[in-house]
Amino acid sequence: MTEAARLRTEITSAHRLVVKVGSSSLTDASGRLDPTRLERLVDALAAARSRGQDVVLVSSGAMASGMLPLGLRHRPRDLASKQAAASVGQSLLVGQYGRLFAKHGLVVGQVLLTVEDVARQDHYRNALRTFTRLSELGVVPIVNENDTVATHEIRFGDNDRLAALVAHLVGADALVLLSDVDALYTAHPSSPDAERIGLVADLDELAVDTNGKGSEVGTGGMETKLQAARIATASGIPVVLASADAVAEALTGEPVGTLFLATGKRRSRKLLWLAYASVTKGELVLDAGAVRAVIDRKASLLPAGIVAVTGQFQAGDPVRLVSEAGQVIARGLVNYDSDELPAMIGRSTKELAETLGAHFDREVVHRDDLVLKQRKKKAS
Ligand SMILES: Nc1ncnc2c1ncn2[C@@H]1O[C@H](COP(=O)(O)OP(=O)(O)O)[C@@H](O)[C@H]1O
Ligand SMILES: N[C@@H](CCC(=O)OP(=O)(O)O)C(=O)O
Repeated sequence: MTEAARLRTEITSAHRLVVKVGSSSLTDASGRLDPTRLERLVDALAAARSRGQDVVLVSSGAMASGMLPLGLRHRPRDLASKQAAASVGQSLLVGQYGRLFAKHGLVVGQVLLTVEDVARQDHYRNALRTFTRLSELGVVPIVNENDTVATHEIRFGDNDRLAALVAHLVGADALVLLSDVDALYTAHPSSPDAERIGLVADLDELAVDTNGKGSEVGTGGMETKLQAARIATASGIPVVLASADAVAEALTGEPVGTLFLATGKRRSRKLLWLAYASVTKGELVLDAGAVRAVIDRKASLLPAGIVAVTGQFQAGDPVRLVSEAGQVIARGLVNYDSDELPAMIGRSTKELAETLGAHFDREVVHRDDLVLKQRKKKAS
């Protein structure tokens, strides 16, 4: 069956959907919130709800919405002005959503997240608890980055990856990315030889040029959408990228836009957090044998295979596993504090059992607490 003839059951059968809409899809040419576009989106989401689907909306547009009331003609460049614009715009944005969803008898709840909220396990659990309760109450969560407190070092900056992480967090069955472009193209859509791509079976096999500039009000362009698609599909969540103007079609399973098939298996939340959201506290440098054992045999990391330790961390913290050439091969949750490891590294399990007693935790990183870094087969 061709992609065009196929109803997108990935979307229609999803119990829970995360839908992300970009700034460019919510504003008019002057950068003002466009009520018609907002209404079209809300109508389609409300229809999905009435079909029994749980919907979480990740909406950009705070900064864009704040520009007009502040008399700004262009998106501000400095961080403080961006934060001020987002502060003014976010309340306007959620106010509009609140009014539009209320017409369908639905209540919205604002959820503002920072990188910390998904990077720290305790914050992650807090966010999950809130989403769970909102879902039980039938509320439509409207998520955005907490722009007013996010600084350069701790920003997602774009909402595409945030949406993919939220999709994991809430256990979504599909992720829909709505933008101002109708699909993924082999090159910037303005390029004469750009070809539309309807289906991506494996992102690792994809060769597209995403360097072309995005919209005036958007952030990240196509590259961050592909990153989001990679995060989601690699752990079992299919993704549709479509024009926000075709939101109704996208949500009813029409073959609009680009479908990215799920390639990986669903992973536990802990491993997803470890792979994509955690901030590592240090590095374990592995010899060549340990690199092979971890990658090829999916083995746990033992002290004997470690040649160096850097950074300050405590047992339970996420760390990077790197080769002697400095290539990151995995992330894992370490079982020892950084100051315990120097006395252990390079020593065999037998030797350590003699010194530390037979009951020492023999793995430095257990295989169940380890995620290998994904490797691109081709550069995109
Ligand atoms: N290969 C490509 N295929 C499609 N769009 C692309 C590509 N490369 C760059 N783009 C640009 O990415 C834009 C979407 O990104 P962005 O402006 O950040 O949107 P949003 O506000 O929806 O997040 C498109 O409008 C398009 O101009
Ligand atoms: N948090 C920002 C979103 C950043 C942004 O513009 O993202 P996007 O439009 O999704 O590329 C805002 O609400 O303005």
